Amino acid sequence: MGEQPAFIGAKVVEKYLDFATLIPLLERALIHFSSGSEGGVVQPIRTIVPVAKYNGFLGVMPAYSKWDDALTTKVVTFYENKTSSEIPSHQATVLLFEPSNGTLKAVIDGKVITDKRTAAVSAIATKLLKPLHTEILCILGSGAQAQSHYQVFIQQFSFKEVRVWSRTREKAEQFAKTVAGDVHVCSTPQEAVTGADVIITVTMATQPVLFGDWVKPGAHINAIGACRPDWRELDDVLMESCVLYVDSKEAAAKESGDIVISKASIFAEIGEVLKGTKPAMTDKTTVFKSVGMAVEDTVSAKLVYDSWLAENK
Ligand SMILES: NC(=O)C1=CN([C@@H]2O[C@H](COP(=O)(O)OP(=O)(O)OC[C@H]3O[C@@H](n4cnc5c(N)ncnc54)[C@H](O)[C@@H]3O)[C@@H](O)[C@H]2O)C=CC1
Ligand SMILES: O=C(O)C1=NCCCC1
Repeated sequence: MGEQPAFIGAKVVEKYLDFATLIPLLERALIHFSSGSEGGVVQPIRTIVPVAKYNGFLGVMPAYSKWDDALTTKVVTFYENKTSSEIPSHQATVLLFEPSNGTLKAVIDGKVITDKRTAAVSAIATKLLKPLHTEILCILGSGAQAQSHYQVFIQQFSFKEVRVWSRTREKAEQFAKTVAGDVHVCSTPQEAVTGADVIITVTMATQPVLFGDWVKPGAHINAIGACRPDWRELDDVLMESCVLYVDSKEAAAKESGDIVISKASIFAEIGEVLKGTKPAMTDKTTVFKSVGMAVEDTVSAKLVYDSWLAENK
């Protein structure tokens, strides 16, 4: 028998996954992903198993990155209308394998990885696509992704005002209390969005919560939810009038109702903008539609494992 795999829990992942280290690794992974076979990323479309009886889904997200020589699969569950506030709506585990022989090296908490890598990729997109002058940041939603997005956006940008809206005012107020800086709690999504330069939608909505008529021309939107073909966060007006960027063209066109239902055409992958093969249209209203990619988990898990190994040899 070989060695047992390492078990790396959420606290340890939190310790090693700092945004400053993670962002350049993710930028490189996005470029590799958008470089076809040359980039050496093998990432099939994820498998999603609906658990209809409980309004839940199980997703399996494998990827290999030749550049990083890292092989992982994430198993993620996400449940609508969760029954207990103690249990997060999204839970995940990342399995890290030795690519040369297939041995399982580590079982890593995937919740912190999912929260942080998603927010870090939104920050990457925002750096590329935001208008020249940005004063107001607006967050629609107040859950786990709202928290991680707030953390990285406050670290990477400087906004004069941050606004939050959530379905229940109490949750928005709770969010405002738990984060480090000043956050203005809004009573309606329209109030939160009006005049905002950067907007983040991080909800479990299945119908639009953000309407094009409310959006300041030239604003940049990171649309993180609506990861099912019949779920939406953004309305047709916005989808039809924006310049649309995605993480993966193939996955976004198949998985997100924001694209499937509106039939909006995709302008570019964010990796293509990073490579310089597609422009960043910063003078236009831009949407970054994120569905989440397995290779983002691969590079994050490798960073955690390598850091852990260096301290536990
Ligand atoms: N693009 C990506 O890579 C990833 C996307 N996601 C997606 O991001 C979204 C947020 O995820 P978490 O923050 O982890 O979830 P969460 O459960 O922690 O927070 C969800 C938020 O959405 C709100 N919400 C729920 N139903 C709503 C509705 N009908 N209308 C308006 N607001 C509603 C809740 O009040 C809460 O503020 C989800 O859609 C999730 O699937 C999550 C992980 C990765
Ligand atoms: O990329 C991910 O991880 C997820 N994306 C959409 C919702 C489930 C988790």
